[in-house]
Amino acid sequence: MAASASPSPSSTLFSSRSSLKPSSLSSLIYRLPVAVNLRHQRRHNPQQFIVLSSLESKPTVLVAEKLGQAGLDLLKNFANVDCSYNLSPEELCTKISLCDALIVRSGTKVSREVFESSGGRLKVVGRAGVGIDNVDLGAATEHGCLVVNAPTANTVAAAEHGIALLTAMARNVAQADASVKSGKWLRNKYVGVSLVGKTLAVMGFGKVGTEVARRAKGLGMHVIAHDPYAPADRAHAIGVDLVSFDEAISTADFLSLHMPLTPATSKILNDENFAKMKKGVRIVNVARGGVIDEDALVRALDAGIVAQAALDVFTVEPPPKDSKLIQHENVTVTPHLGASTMEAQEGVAIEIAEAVVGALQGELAATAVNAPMVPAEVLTELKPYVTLAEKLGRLAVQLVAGGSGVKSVKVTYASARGPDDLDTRLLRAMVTKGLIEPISSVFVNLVNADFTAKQRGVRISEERVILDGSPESPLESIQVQIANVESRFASAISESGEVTVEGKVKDGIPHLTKVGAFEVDVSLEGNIILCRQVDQPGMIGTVGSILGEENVNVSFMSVGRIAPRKQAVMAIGVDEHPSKSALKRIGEIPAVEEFVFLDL
Ligand SMILES: NC(=O)c1ccc[n+]([C@@H]2O[C@H](COP(=O)([O-])OP(=O)(O)OC[C@H]3O[C@@H](n4cnc5c(N)ncnc54)[C@H](O)[C@@H]3O)[C@@H](O)[C@H]2O)c1
Ligand SMILES: O=C(O)[C@H](O)COP(=O)(O)O
Repeated sequence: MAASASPSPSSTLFSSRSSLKPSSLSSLIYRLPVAVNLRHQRRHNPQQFIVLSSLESKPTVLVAEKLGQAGLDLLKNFANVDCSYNLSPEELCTKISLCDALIVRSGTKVSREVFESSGGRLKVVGRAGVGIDNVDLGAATEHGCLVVNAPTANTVAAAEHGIALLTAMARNVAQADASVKSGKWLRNKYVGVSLVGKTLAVMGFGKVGTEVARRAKGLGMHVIAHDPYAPADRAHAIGVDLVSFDEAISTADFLSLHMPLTPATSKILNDENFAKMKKGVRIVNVARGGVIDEDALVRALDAGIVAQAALDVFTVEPPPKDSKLIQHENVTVTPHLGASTMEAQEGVAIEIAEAVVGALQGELAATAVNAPMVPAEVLTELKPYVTLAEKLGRLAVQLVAGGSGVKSVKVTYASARGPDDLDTRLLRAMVTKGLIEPISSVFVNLVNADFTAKQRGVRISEERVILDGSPESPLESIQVQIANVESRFASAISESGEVTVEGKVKDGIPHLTKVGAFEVDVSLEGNIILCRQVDQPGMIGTVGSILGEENVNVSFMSVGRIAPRKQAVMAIGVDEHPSKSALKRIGEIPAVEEFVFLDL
């Protein structure tokens, strides 16, 4: 079927079969700075190509807060690294348009303005630590920017700091130290309280909370915990009872806060809840300042409800010098030091550098905060289906007359695997990418796929067909249906009235296997011509020779028919874009009733 050995201009650009494969996985999060990827982008999204052209050498990573050397070294192997600390919000907004990734700790606000100022170039924000309350996640998602954090490397450091504050508070270490240094010797004033046998309520039984609980048990404390999402058996395993919020705050002698700052936890310790506490309760906060209503805490301290507080974190950091809370004699403070050990900072730096480099290389990060986390082995297995999903979306939307009016899309997965064994988020995102990119200039990736679909009023529903048989491969087929639209290729409308395409993966290669009610079989590696004709001998040869004469290489042909000598749909895979004259000649074949060229 090869029409010609000499490459056409377009086949120079897409010279080999492998270079025709879309960069689905890498473009999911980010586009690789390599030629093949850029070529693909140039075809589908010229605007994006302009942005990416600067990446043909190395991406630029802005490190806006101090990061451990090991992390910087890792970054420098891969990227141009700009370490600019203490930037004002305006300076950050100015610089960000030149950066592909940004790394921050808790001291930098990554606001909506930052994403807007980036002009679409910023693709990854790395939070070198756990809390992401300083990053506007909604804005990141809308801009298709992945946010990753380093959630594990500072857990022990934070827990140790919590215990340090707990013990220092109970024995007035900070106050006594200051007193001795000012020349006093007040042994009676600084009598403390013992920890052994006292009840500690750990509020937020996640990574840090669990480690604090473990250590507090070692100090002989009775530990309870409150966490609406933690499994009770994990708590029981270390001898901790999970209790309700009210029980925790009303029975504790000590409270240690370890929940994230969210709308639900903001000012969760307030006047109302201080009033429920035991008189003389002591509070440690190494989570976030915002979980406490700080004015209410001052009132509770003054009223003696709270005997002491030890705080590492504050609503505003640094807090105002004249803050009543900071100056309160029963309050011990540290300047957000929870994660600040040599070991933790080195670990965090490596953890975040690896996550950012991985994301820039197009990998799905295991610590993604605003995108599904997909384990590497699942990703490898799903790879051809991810490509299939994108291509089916791309085909389906091109079959819609005018490409517009797409509002209701159904994706059906046929699989022998149960819903728990098949994660379809990636596939749905890729169908969305395929549907939206051909009809807009929006860059769609796993991060912003759902948002983009919603914004365009496209509702994507998913359905599973559970098949009998061996669940060896993840999927048998994927079907994409667009309802309530007209088609530029009437045969693509199924009996139930939707534009319908269906595909399978065969030997690792995605294939189109159904268009409307017609069974076809064409590998989705190049572009496709669909042609409905009266089924009669010689059609394959006629179309094939027109394409050959027009220097278009045919990779695949298949004919699906409803009955012999009735109507048939021919699917022809072509490596090149056929010229207008080639398409015209196909349209003029008397038996051809309709045809469409689909750009993959
Ligand atoms: N001071 C520091 O330097 C420092 C260092 C590390 C972590 N932190 C902060 O500590 C917090 C916890 O960190 P982590 O690594 O343990 O995170 P994590 O996600 O492992 O744990 C947080 C836990 O809080 C629970 N939670 C959520 N909402 C809750 C609620 N309303 N009530 C009670 N529990 C709730 C979650 O279910 C989760 O188990 C984060 O805010 C983080 O930023 C501070
Ligand atoms: O959330 C965290 O990881 C801690 O609060 C540490 O923040 P830092 O990186 O600013 O020390």
